[in-house]
Amino acid sequence: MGSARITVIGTGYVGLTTGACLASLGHRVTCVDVDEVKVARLAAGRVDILEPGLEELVSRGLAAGRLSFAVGSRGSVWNAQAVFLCVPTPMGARGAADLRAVEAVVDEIAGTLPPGCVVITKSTVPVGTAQRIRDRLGRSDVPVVANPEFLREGTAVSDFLNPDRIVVGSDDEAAARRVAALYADLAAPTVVTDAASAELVKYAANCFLAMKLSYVNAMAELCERLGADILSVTEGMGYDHRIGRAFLKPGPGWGGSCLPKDTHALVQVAESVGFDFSLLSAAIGENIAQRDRIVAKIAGAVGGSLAGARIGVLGLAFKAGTNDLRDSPALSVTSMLAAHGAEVTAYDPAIGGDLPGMRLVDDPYQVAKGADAIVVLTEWDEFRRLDWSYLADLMHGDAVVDTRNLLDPPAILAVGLCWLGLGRPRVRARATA
Ligand SMILES: NC(=O)c1ccc[n+]([C@@H]2O[C@H](COP(=O)([O-])OP(=O)(O)OC[C@H]3O[C@@H](n4cnc5c(N)ncnc54)[C@H](O)[C@@H]3O)[C@@H](O)[C@H]2O)c1
Ligand SMILES: O=c1ccn([C@@H]2O[C@H](COP(=O)(O)OP(=O)(O)O[C@H]3O[C@H](CO)[C@@H](O)[C@H](O)[C@H]3O)[C@@H](O)[C@H]2O)c(=O)[nH]1
Repeated sequence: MGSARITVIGTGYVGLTTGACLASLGHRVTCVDVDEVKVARLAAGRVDILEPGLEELVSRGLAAGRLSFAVGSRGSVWNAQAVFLCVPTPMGARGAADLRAVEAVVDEIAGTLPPGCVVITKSTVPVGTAQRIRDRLGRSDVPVVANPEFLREGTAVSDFLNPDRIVVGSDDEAAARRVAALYADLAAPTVVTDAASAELVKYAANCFLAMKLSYVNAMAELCERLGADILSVTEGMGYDHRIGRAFLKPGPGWGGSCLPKDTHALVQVAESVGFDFSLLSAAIGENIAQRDRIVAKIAGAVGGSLAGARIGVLGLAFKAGTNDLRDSPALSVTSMLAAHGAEVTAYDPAIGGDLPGMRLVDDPYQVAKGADAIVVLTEWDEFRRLDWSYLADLMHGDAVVDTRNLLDPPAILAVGLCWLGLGRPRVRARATA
C-alpha cells in the first residue's frame, strides 16, 4: 500500500505499539480509544505503560505529523484505507473470549467505513470471528483480514519491528496481501492464508508456549523429588534444535494478559466442536498446581505454618520488564499467603500504590525487616544486585525462596541464608558450614 491512511482502534499494549510502529514505517496513523484521559495524555506524548522505546516512537510520530490520537471510532475511519481492531478480548463466561468490545466497534464503524477499506483483527479472536465481522458489517465492499499480533509485553516495540513472522488471513486474498504490504519494510517471513487458519495460528502458538511452560514446571517438580537439577536438564534439552532453549525456565506459573485467557478460550473453542482438548486442559491444571506448590514450599521454608509468618516478597509483575499485573502468578501466590494468615510485605520496581492483602513498599530492603522468609516472584535483574548481606541482617528468619532461580545460590549461602530454588538442590548455609 506504500504510505497508507490507517486507523487503529484501542490504544493499549497492542494498539499503541501498532500505531506508533506503523507511523515509524511511514504510514499516517490515527489511534482511537474510548478512554478520553488516555487519549489526552497520548496526544501530549505521555505513555503510561512500561515499554522500552514506545514513548520515543510516539513523540517522533507526533512531531512528524504521522501520528495522531482521537476519541471515538466513527469520526476517525471515514477516510481510512485500513482499520486495525486492537480492543480487549478478555476471558468471558466459561472461559470463552468475550467479543463485546470488538462487536461494539464494528457496529460503530459499519456505516462510516469508505468502500475498499480493509478491516483488520489484530486482537486475539477465536476462529470464525473474521466471518462474523463481515456478516455484522454487512458491507460487501469492505474485506476483513485476520492479522494476529505476537508481541510480548516489555519488548513490544522491538518484537513488532523485528517479527519472527507476519500472518495475514482472509477469504479475500488480495485484501490479505494489501495488509501484508503495510509491513513490507520489515522484510519478515509472511504467511498468507485463509481467515480461520490465521486466527488459529495465534491460539496454537500461545497454547503451545503455555504447554511448554507447564511441562517445564512439572519437570522442575520432578527434579526436586528425584534429586536432579532443572538447570542441567533444560540445558541438555535446549541444545536439541527441535526443542530450543527458549521458554524453558521454571517459575511460579505462567500468567499475564494473554496465555491464561487464550488457553481457556481454545479449550472452549475445541469443546464447541465436540473435541475434548485434554492435553491443554491438563496444562492449565498444572499451572494452578504450580502456584499451590510454591505456597507449600514457602510454608515449608518457615517451619510448616504460614499463620502469622512474615513474608517479604520481591516482584509482583507477571514477568520482569513490565508493570502489568493482569493475571500475575505473583498476585495469586501473595493472596494465598495472606489467606493462610501470613503478613505480606512486597516490593516491585515498576509497581506502586495499594494492593489488597499486602503492604506495598517502595524500597526492597523494607521487605526484609523482621521477615521469616524472602520470596522472589518476578525475575527483575536488580534483585540479583541487592546487598544480600544487609537483607540477611534485617531478616528474622533465614529462608530465601527463589521461584525464578534468579539469584546466585553461593552468594546467598555466603551471607548465612538458606536458598531454595525450583527444581534445584537446596543450598543451606548452616548444613554446609
Ligand atoms: N498485551 C499483549 O501482549 C498482547 C499481544 C498480542 C495480542 N494481544 C491481544 O490484543 C488485544 C488487545 O490487548 P491489549 O493488551 O493491547 O489490551 P489493553 O487492555 O492494553 O488495551 C485495550 C484498549 O482498548 C480500549 N478500548 C476498549 N473498548 C474500546 C472501544 N469500544 N473503542 C475504542 N477503544 C476501546 C481500552 O480503553 C484500552 O485502551 C487482545 O485481544 C489481546 O489478547 C495482546
Ligand atoms: O521461560 C519462561 C518464559 C516465560 N515464563 C512466564 O510465562 C508468562 C508469559 O510470558 P511471555 O510469553 O513472555 O509474556 P506475554 O507478554 O504475555 O507474551 C505472550 O502473550 C502475548 C499475547 O498474546 C503474545 O503475543 C506473545 O507472543 C506471548 O509470548 C509469564 O508469566 C512469564 O513469567 C516462564 O515462567 N518461563
